[in-house]
Amino acid sequence: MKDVLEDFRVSEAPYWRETGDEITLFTAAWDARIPVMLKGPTGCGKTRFVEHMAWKLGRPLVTVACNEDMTASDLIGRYLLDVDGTRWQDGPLTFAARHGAICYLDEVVEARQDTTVAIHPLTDDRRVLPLEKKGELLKAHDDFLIVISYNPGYQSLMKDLKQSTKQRFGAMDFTWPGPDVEAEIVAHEAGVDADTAQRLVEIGARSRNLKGHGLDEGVSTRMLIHAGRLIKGGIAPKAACSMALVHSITDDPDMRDALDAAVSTWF
Ligand SMILES: Nc1ncnc2c1ncn2[C@@H]1O[C@H](COP(=O)(O)OP(=O)(O)OP(=O)(O)O)[C@@H](O)[C@H]1O
Repeated sequence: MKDVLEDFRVSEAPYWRETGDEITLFTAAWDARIPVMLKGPTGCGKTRFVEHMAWKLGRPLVTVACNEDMTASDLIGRYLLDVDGTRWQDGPLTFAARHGAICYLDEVVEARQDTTVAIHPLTDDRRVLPLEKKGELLKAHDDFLIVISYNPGYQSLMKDLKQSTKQRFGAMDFTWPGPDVEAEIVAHEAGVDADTAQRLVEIGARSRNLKGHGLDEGVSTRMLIHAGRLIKGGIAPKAACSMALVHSITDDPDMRDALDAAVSTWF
């Protein structure tokens, strides 16, 4: 019989450079089946970390990119009409709860609140999911765990998680790693030498100082890796930084000048 989880297994170890006690903490949360909230800016490694932990714990991973159009049915499931009549199709959350996967809801705050509330019964000691349309009360598999990601920087009063949602999770703060570690990550992921990686990281650090002074967010590790990959591909460092860092992060001419100056300092 086909393993229904086959497509969701993480077969090769996703590279993860440990930066603190995040692996120990996540493992303890997993052992206690405490849902986990990963907090941090875009591109700082939250998704990669979940992939790594799913691999390490030998659990399949079901990832859902949340958005404002997402309804509870998109997560839970719905009846579909086909040639044989109607047939129930589990949504990704139900699928993960039924079969025992880690369900990663990326940017959960983007989803409408009625959608977010759907995870409540799964994230307290009931560990159940009512499938009202189907008339089923699904008891979550012992190996099921919900992980959500959340970027506190983007939240407003209008768009934030309810306390009743937040308080169901253990939270882990993700931030930019120290410069040496970040350079190690950039060198590994982009395939550039240590010196180039270090320079890119310095530019990243400068940009992060501009956060709140014209930039909404500093350059992420992901962007530094993109710049590194362009350099690795033969693009001159300044042009690579211009494309991967400066032009993508801002349209403001003054901010672009400030970032270009940082690039010129290092390349
Ligand atoms: N500690 C780390 N070890 C290994 N790779 C890392 C680490 N931190 C960041 N990265 C790298 O940063 C890249 C971006 O991270 P990732 O896609 O996980 O970000 P994210 O925080 O999930 O962003 P978003 O919120 O936009 O989904 C990854 O592809 C990975 O290469």
